[in-house]
Amino acid sequence: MNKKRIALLGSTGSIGTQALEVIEAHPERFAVAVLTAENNADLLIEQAVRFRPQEVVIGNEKLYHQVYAALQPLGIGVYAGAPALATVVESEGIDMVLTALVGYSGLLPTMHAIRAGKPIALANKETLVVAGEMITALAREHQVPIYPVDSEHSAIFQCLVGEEHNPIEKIILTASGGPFRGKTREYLATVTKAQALKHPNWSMGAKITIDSATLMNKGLEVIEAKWLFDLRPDQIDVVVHPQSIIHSLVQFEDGSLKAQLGLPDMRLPIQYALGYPERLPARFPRFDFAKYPSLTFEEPDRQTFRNLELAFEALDRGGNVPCIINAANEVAVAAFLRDELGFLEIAELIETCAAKVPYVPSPSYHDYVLTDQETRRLAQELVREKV
Ligand SMILES: NC(=O)C1=CN([C@@H]2O[C@H](COP(=O)(O)OP(=O)(O)OC[C@H]3O[C@@H](n4cnc5c(N)ncnc54)[C@H](OP(=O)(O)O)[C@@H]3O)[C@@H](O)[C@H]2O)C=CC1
Ligand SMILES: CC(=O)[C@@H](O)[C@H](O)COP(=O)(O)O
Ligand SMILES: [Mn+2]
Repeated sequence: MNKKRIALLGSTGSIGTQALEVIEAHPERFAVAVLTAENNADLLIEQAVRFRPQEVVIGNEKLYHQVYAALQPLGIGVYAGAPALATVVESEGIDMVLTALVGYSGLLPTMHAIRAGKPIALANKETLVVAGEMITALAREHQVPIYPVDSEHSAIFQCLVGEEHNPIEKIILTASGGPFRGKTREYLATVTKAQALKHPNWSMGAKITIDSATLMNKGLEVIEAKWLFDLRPDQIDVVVHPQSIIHSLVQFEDGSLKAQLGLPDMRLPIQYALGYPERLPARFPRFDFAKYPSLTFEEPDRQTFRNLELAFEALDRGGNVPCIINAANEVAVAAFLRDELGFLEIAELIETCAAKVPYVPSPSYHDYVLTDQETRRLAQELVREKV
């Protein structure tokens, strides 16, 4: 059997490194065609020496010479900068592109990959949040499948296998509730980044970990689900499930619910997306019911964790509003991580941006670029006013 050659965008991150574990465990099935990083040149070099891709891209151009000096003698093509990241996915020697970049940076490479006809394994949810309508239309036009990697969306995707002719009544996305589940606004006003970075169940990159703490991660996932599964907003529910064992559920028109369960381990959804439609053998730790005597559920507190409400509102308004809240959130989270913004101010900043940045009902790619730029400018101004 031919090996599937994977372009792994964001190989030095949480998803990227776990994807390499999956690939390494199945050398007969997968090979690495491309690796990319933004700043972590040392790890990129180490990965490239081990996995021998055809090409690597280092986003930060200042690090080009370091990476070139290490990898060019091995016959590996070395490129730098965002334009190279966007075009490297077009190469003939690529069978699938795994987008594990963080934030808006995932959008352009994904567009190039789809236009080049490459199947997408999508971890970078922000791509669908920013431009879900455009990306899904492009994927349909080029007949390119998008396989979800995000654990909730992988769960739903797995529940839908064999149900192609059965309409979905609704989906239920599970949320851990994050480290501040049950806390009041008074408490949240004083929390630190160290507290917010302690996710109860998952070890992930800093940006998504803060998003989980504010519930923006669930808001982004609501929008991601809308585009992946072609749903109306009223077909998407969120339930807090603090144990993160049920990864999400689908309810069909007969009332039956299907769920996918397992220990919180991203290697499973990554492997499922890379290997679809096969379930490849894996030695990931198995779930033991005896160790989880109670799986519990509660309503999300959308007033205290306002970001979830803002994401539903963005989905209802449509157009460029999800792009606005994404850009504002990226700026706000980065400022929170620099101790320049309080936890509750993240949602305040997003709400202000959503009210002030001009609305575009049917955005083109150019409109998304302008919206992202304009929102970042306004959001940075708002951060400066706070400091
Ligand atoms: N981690 C998880 O368990 C999950 C993550 N996701 C989603 O997957 C995506 C990746 O998350 P995660 O792995 O946690 O993130 P990380 O921060 O751990 O990794 C991000 C990766 O992208 C690279 N990168 C960062 N900024 C840029 C940029 N501007 N341009 C190009 N590359 C960049 C980083 O390079 P460098 O290391 O050099 O900085 C790194 O390789 C996110 O969209 C997240 O929401 C979804 C579900 C679960
Ligand atoms: C692993 C994964 O998919 C994350 O998106 C995770 O779901 C975050 O947990 P929260 O439910 O706390 O947002
Ligand atoms: Mn998720």
